[in-house]
Amino acid sequence: MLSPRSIDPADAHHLPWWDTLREDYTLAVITLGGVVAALWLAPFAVWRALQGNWLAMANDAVLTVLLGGSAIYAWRTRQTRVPGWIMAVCIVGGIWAIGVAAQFAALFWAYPGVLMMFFLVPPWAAATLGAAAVVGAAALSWQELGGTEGLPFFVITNVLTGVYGFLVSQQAQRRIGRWQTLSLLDPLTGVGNRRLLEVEFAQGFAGTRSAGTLAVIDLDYFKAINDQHGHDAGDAVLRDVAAVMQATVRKTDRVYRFGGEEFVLWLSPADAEVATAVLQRLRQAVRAQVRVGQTPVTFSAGVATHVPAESWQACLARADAALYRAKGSGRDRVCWADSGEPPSRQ
Ligand SMILES: Nc1nc2c(ncn2[C@@H]2O[C@H](COP(=O)(O)OP(=O)(O)OP(=O)(O)O)[C@@H](O)[C@H]2O)c(=O)[nH]1
Repeated sequence: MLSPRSIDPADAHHLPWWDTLREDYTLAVITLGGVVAALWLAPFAVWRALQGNWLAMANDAVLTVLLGGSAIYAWRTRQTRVPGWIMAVCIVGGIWAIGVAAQFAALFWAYPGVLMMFFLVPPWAAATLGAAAVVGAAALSWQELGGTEGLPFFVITNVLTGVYGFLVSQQAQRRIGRWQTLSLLDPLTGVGNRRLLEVEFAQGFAGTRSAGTLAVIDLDYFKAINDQHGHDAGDAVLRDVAAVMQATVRKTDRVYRFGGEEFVLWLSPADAEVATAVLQRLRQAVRAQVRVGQTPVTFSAGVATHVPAESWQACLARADAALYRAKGSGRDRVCWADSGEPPSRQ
């Protein structure tokens, strides 16, 4: 029936690097910072050392290490929050340092710096740090800027760059959020899909909040419903069953459509007595509320209490074996894993 397969929740680890960059714009910007550090700042640090300009050399070397280190950390862990902040602060520090060391160059670096901020840190922080970078660059490169004559142009063009960065980053974030939500929900029933189950179980079972009961629920004779009443009627049954499930369980419980006419229920935390009562209630509710013609819809279920340190795949396999027994012994019933009966209270 079920064929559990393991999945890494950080799926991005398995994507080719160019796809990872396309999926995660913050990682892409951090990578860009790392590339700038390696190809631009590091050679500059060497050049400054050859000139004997130790202060500028130290500055470039520190920036190289911070930017390059952030990029390496982000790639290794796929965590971009802390590297994003480090990079954003480095951009401000770098622009100020350039202003001190090379004056006019700070004016040019302000533009990519302001733009990148909005892809690295929240908008309020990007605006604040961007303003700090622009003020620093203007003050330190006052002559090259053209003084009060050039200042309004410098400020306005940087504000436009920042607004552009804000709009694009917000749009990207919203699209990614919407896409992630859609990819984790079953479009027919609106409950979580198999992928969401895999991600949530992989996370939840690794933590301490793994006490609970897992039920695999499979509608009875569903093929006959499709064959006799049509595929649309079958779809309506699936939608109704999912709705009854969601209405029957508590908010802390989880309902997933694992595939076809199979659902998985995670009752957390629930001892065998509570789980038995919930499944009994669910059986009655589905029987009473979901019908095709005059015939009530029924389901069979296999249930397993999660034992400490057990993987979710193993727990699911035990519940699935119990479901197999429930089907074999006549359907429209709940079978517990291992003994077939709910485990007694310890
Ligand atoms: N309408 C509809 N049918 C689906 C969907 N997904 C799978 N099915 C059908 O579900 C049926 C499952 O059939 P079986 O695996 O034989 O299960 P069953 O008829 O319920 O038999 P038992 O589980 O042994 O009681 C197949 O006919 C699939 O085509 C779906 O999204 N919508």
